Amino acid sequence: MIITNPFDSDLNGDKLREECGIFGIWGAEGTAAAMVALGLHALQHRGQEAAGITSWDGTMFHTHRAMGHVAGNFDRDDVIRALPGDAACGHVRYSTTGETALRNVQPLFAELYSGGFAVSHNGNISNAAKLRNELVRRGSIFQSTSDTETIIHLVAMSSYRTLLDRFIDALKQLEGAYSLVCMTPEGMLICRDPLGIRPLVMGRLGESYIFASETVALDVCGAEFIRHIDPGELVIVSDKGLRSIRPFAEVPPRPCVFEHVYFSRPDSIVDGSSVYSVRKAIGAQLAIEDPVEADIVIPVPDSGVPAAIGYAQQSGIPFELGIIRSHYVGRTFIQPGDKVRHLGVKLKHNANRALIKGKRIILIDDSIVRGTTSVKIVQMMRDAGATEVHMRIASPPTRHSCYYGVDTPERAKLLAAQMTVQEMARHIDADSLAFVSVDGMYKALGESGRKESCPQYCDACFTGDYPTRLTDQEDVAPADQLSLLAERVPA
Ligand SMILES: O=P(O)(O)OC[C@H]1O[C@H](OP(=O)(O)OP(=O)(O)O)[C@H](O)[C@@H]1O
Ligand SMILES: NC(=O)CC[C@H](N)C(=O)O
Ligand code: SF4
Ligand SMILES: [Mg+2]
Repeated sequence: MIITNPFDSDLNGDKLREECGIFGIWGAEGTAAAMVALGLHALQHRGQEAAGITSWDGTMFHTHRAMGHVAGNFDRDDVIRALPGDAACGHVRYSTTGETALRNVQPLFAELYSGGFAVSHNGNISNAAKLRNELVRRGSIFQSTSDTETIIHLVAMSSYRTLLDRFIDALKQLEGAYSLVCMTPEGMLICRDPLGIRPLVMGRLGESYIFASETVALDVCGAEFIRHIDPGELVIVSDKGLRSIRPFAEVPPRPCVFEHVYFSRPDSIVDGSSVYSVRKAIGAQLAIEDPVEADIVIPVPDSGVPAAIGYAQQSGIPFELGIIRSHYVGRTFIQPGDKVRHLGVKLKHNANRALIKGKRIILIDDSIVRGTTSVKIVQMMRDAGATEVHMRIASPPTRHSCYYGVDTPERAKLLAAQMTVQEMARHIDADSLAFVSVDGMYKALGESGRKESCPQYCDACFTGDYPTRLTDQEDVAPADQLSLLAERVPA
């Protein structure tokens, strides 16, 4: 099994990559797979490696999984017609454990003693390697290298009698992050880990219930947003209706703060906050914390835009589109190989020269990971005639890797883990560089600051304060790790 970075060689990536998106619908009167395809399309930004849908027609499960995007794989009538039924779940993947290959594409499915079991998972199980080793020793035969498959085996091996108890028994052995939509003949099981690290929401469309990573997936289906699934909540939907239980001891939640900074779409509501408003508020906070005299504020598209609007409004400095993003270029990080990746960055952004010449500019981006984007953009601004280039970042410095479902480069490749802010400014050739403070980010989220004794969010990639044990990083014997590494498939 390949475990999350920092052991990943990250052959073609230089970003905080996306995570995954999940979607499930129950009671859709024959249109379930089509609705899932729509929902996954709206969640495409969360994972572009692969997509899959499993439907349940009341007698049989049907699955189609493919590498690549939702459009191109699930926009054909014959594909959707081959996924009949009133219930279906789906997944868009960006791998964090297990290589990018069809066998790891979700939903994962198995025939258990209780019948079929399909699972869509967003997050990363931080003790998956340990659990897997134990399961394999007891005779489990794994079909994939994904952490998600451990959930299926734990359900299969549980000695509890009912499927629900087996499922809860499995969940209680997991550490890390998991938002899950599982489909069984008895109904759909939807749950969020006790810390609520990854998001999950519930909506309604007529008589059907919908569950999705983000509210944008409800919007695209014309569904009504009901509420988010609470951290530690398990919802069971069947023909008997909907029921909610809390199988875990209650702990203070720690949802991922990076969902607000970068991952989620700005038109989503995550745990009660508008992502767009939070990003704007972070930008305004940056302007308060790190003002600088300049002529214009320029966002680094796409994700820097709301924070730049906030910075401009707070500072009174005009907001201008000084960088134009081509919409015909895929995301930078999926371009294979170094040469093509660098070309990709140039193809993606271009300077609006007529605007920039002779101006003192403030560039706003949401994050610096390896610094690839910042180095190129600052150079591009200077080439276009900017007289001063100041960079402001709408998150604190990213100094640690994520083990909860986001594929980060290893620590050694995180610019902020290697350099001071001043050294980073020199590295990217900016006249000044500043990041929002950790407390400032919390203020933008409506808090008075970070509660050091009991932080309100997971912010480990900024603070190194991981909210769970990192069992696989700490406990896996070196021999096991060597064999795990040997399994790696080059990108
Ligand atoms: O320091 P780096 O390693 O270059 O990574 C940071 C950049 O990567 C992300 O943008 P990305 O181009 O992935 O996507 P976006 O268009 O959604 O902003 C992020 O918004 C930063 O711009
Ligand atoms: N990014 C994610 O949420 C990935 C889910 C799961 N860990 C996988 O690698 O398939
Ligand atoms: S480490 Fe960072 S990206 Fe990962 S869950 Fe925590 S806040 Fe989110
Ligand atoms: Mg960006």
